[in-house]
Amino acid sequence: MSQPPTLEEIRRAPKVLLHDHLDGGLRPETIIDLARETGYDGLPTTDVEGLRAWFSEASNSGSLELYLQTFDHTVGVMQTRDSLVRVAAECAQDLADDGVVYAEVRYAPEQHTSTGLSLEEVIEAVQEGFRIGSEGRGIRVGTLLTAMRHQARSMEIAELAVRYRDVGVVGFDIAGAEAGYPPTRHLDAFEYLQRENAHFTIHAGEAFGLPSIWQAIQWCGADRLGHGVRIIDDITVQGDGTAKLGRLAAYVRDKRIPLEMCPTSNLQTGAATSIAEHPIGLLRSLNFRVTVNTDNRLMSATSLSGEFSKLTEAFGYGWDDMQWFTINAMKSAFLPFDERLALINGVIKPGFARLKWQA
Ligand SMILES: O=c1[nH]cnc2c1ncn2[C@H]1C[C@H](O)[C@@H](CO)O1
Ligand SMILES: [Zn+2]
Repeated sequence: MSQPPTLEEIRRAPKVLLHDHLDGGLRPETIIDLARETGYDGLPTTDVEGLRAWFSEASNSGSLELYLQTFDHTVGVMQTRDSLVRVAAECAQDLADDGVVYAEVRYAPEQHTSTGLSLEEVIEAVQEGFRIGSEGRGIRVGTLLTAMRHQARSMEIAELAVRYRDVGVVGFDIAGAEAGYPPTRHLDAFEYLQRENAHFTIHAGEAFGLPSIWQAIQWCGADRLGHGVRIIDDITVQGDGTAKLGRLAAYVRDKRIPLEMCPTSNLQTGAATSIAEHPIGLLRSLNFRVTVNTDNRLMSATSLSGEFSKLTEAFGYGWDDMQWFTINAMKSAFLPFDERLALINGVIKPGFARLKWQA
């Protein structure tokens, strides 16, 4: 049997990332530069390594609500056109350097208007950054516009997702604290998106359980689930090792609803206890449409290769598993079908074939 792939080898694999927050992936040195340039004086430290460590430690709180407080600092330095262009460009570069060939990156435009930018100016700045950072690097970046679930701007953001859909915005999402803010609070936005034949994912089943997943799918019509780990609450593993699926889990699997799983992030917010015990192992073995994601590379001190490497270690995954997760992700992307197929057949399969041949 061949050796399990190393982190360096995993970095060379053509990977697909569906769940990554723009404001959760800044380089610490960039945060410090931007704080200086824009006059943001709230940073806990201006030492690069100190700041890197601060983010990952502060995010290990075991609670989504506390985890989300760390975003005050990243959002705090992303309030000008130049800073948004820079952060988006560096995001595309960092993902390309990690071997990501297709990414969907999300952020909430409404959080970037505190010094006077309009929502349109925010969106156009981020698109410009993705264009600059992707050029010539073998990566394509699609944007998801997020609305914050505790706010009441989802309809406005959904309309912008539709307005900008031919210029790089591929879908919509809601994020933020889950408990107390059910997806149905934003039903009008989801119904509007469905009438417009637009795509959306919903953060659900991370800090709240099955009712949140059920609403996201059966009331709101989500195409994908952000995290969705708590679907495990509807699966019983019996004494003989076989799994019995409840009606909702069966529906999610039967309909091939993609789960955007983010293992390290789940440990930090308390949604899972360890990588080895993470529901992704069971869900993968039961052939749910599982994908592997980063969520917030800065807060989790990770990369997509890093997440795959941890899973390889915990579950003994090899190239075939990694290719399976990657093709799942590409099939689930909010790109037109022919473009997804072209990436699968022209980039992903040949890339993995090369790596397997070398192994
Ligand atoms: O894992 C998450 N769950 C819910 N909300 C999240 C998560 N990661 C980031 N966010 C929030 C904080 C960001 O400011 C916002 C938009 O990217 O989305
Ligand atoms: Zn997220």
